[in-house]
This record gives sequence, structure tokens and C-alpha cells, in this order.
Amino acid sequence: MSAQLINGKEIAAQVRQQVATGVQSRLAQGLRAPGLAVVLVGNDPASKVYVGNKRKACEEAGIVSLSYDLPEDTSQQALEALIDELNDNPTVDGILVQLPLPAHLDADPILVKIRPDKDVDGFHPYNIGRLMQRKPALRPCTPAGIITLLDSIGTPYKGQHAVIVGASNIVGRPMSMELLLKGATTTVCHRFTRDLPRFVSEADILVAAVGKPGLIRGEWVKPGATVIDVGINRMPDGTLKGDVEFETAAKRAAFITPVPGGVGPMTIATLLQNTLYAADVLHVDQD
Ligand SMILES: Nc1nc2c(c(=O)[nH]1)N[C@@H](CN(C=O)c1ccc(C(=O)N[C@@H](CCC(=O)O)C(=O)O)cc1)CN2
Repeated sequence: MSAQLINGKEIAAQVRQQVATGVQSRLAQGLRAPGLAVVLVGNDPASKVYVGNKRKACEEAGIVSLSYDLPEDTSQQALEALIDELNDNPTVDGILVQLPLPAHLDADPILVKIRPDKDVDGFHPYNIGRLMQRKPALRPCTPAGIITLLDSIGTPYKGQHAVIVGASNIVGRPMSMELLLKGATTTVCHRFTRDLPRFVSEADILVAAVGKPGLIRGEWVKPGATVIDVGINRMPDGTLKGDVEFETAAKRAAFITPVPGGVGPMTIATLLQNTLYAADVLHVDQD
């Protein structure tokens, strides 16, 4: 391996420490601790792990985590009623509905119902619009966390070709906007893209977010590229594998994120940052 590893776990720990300091400073001023409502519907095992990690991270940073674990057969109406209640609760700065929801539920009306100033996932059309206008408020956690990682290695964005593989609402599309705002020339590849290897081989910054283990072959990677692997694919033997063929990609790249321990921890650290931001900046009248 010649690439330098980007240690997401370590950088996430630094971000979480900064958030903890911010929370302490609120308490020292006599302000209340920020509150995050974490809503989990159903029994998806991966979602349970992520939600558990989010709640633990909140506690460690001094953020009050309010847990709402709802049964698999929760109705659309009941979930929307809970969002109304949380929107009106002055001790709640952030509301997070863990995705994916069970198949009978429609996520879009639920995400739109979350008050934009409590939308710490940054998925509400208002927050996406703010990002598009270069006036970000609450930014989607995974793309914003990736920018923190790229900043940490001094990425010279301007004029670089950033190629994002995957066009999801959670990662690919907001990621392309984050990188565009940084001055990169961005290309988004998706399932209809012809000749994926050609685009990958032209990427100075490559972000892979498709959820297909090893889809991106190491030999496609441009020598000296920065490779960010968002894929967290659980293999039959229980191990986690990224979307990028790690060993071969690491021989060509200058920087690469591991899976696990790369992007995933940054998603949670950025969620805490967003929650503190919502409490400090967006809800100053609620203390
Ligand atoms: N409401 C949301 N739902 C989902 C989001 C999101 O940002 N908001 N993103 C993903 C899942 N996700 C956060 O919820 C998430 C995924 C992975 C990790 C993480 O720390 N992964 C570890 C490995 C953990 C493991 O053992 O599985 C790592 O990569 O090191 C954190 C958050 C979909 N849903």
C-alpha cells in the first residue's frame, strides 16, 4: 500500500470532542444541553447499530438523546403525529428519523414534516435548497463529514475533477454540491452511466457511494487520487467491505479511507455538530 490512510475514527473523535466542548460552554452560560430526538421504526439490524451508536455519541458529548423506538407496523399517521409533537417540543433541537423506513411507510412526507431548523440530517428540501444556493444551514451529515475529512488532508479542491459514483439523496447528490461549492469540477456517475472505468480513471477525488462491494476496481483509480469509500457492505462472513477494491486501490491512490473506520464515524460526528449548531444558532430563543 502506498496511499496514506484517512483515519475517520480519529478525526471523528476530534470533532466529537469539539462538540463536547461547545456543549460545556453552553452549560457554563446557564443554557440547557442540546436535545436530539432519534426515531427508529422497526427491527432493521444495521439501523439498530447506527442508532445505538448515535445515542451513545450524544451521551458522550453531553447532548440529551431522546429515544423513540417504534414497532415495525407503525402507521404513517402515527409517525407523522410524533414528528408534530417533536417539532413543538422546545427541548428538542434536532429530529432524526433513521432510514430506511419499513416498506409500507413513505419517507418523503415524513422528512418534509420535520421543521427545517430541527432537520439535523439536512434532508429537508429547505436545507437542500440552502446548500444549492451556497448558503448552507443544516448540511447532510455524510457529505459534510467527507468535506471535513478532505479538509483534514489539505485537499486543493479548485480545478480538481471530483467524480461521485452514486446519486442518492443522502450522499451522492448533496456530495456533488459540496464539492462544486469547494471549486471542484464534478461528475456524478449512476446506474445509467456508460463506461464507469473511464470516469473513475479521470478522478482526482473519487467518492464511491453505491452499496456494491468492490464495484470500483483498484486498477481504475488514477495514480495520486484521493479515494473516499462510503460503502458499508456486510459480507456473509460478518466482515464489512467498501465499494472500492481496497488493496489494489491503495497501491495507486495518494489518500484512501478504510471501511470500517473511514466515512461512517464522520456521519455520526457531523450529526452532533449539526445538533449543537441547531441549539446554538437556530434556537437561541428556546433556552
Ligand atoms: N436518518 C439517516 N439515516 C441514514 C443515514 C443518515 O445519515 N441519516 N446514513 C446511513 C447510515 N448511517 C447513519 O445513520 C451510518 C452508517 C454507518 C456508520 C458507521 O459508523 N459505520 C461504521 C461501521 C459500523 C458497523 O459495524 O456497522 C464504520 O464505517 O466504521 C454510521 C452511521 C443510512 N441511514
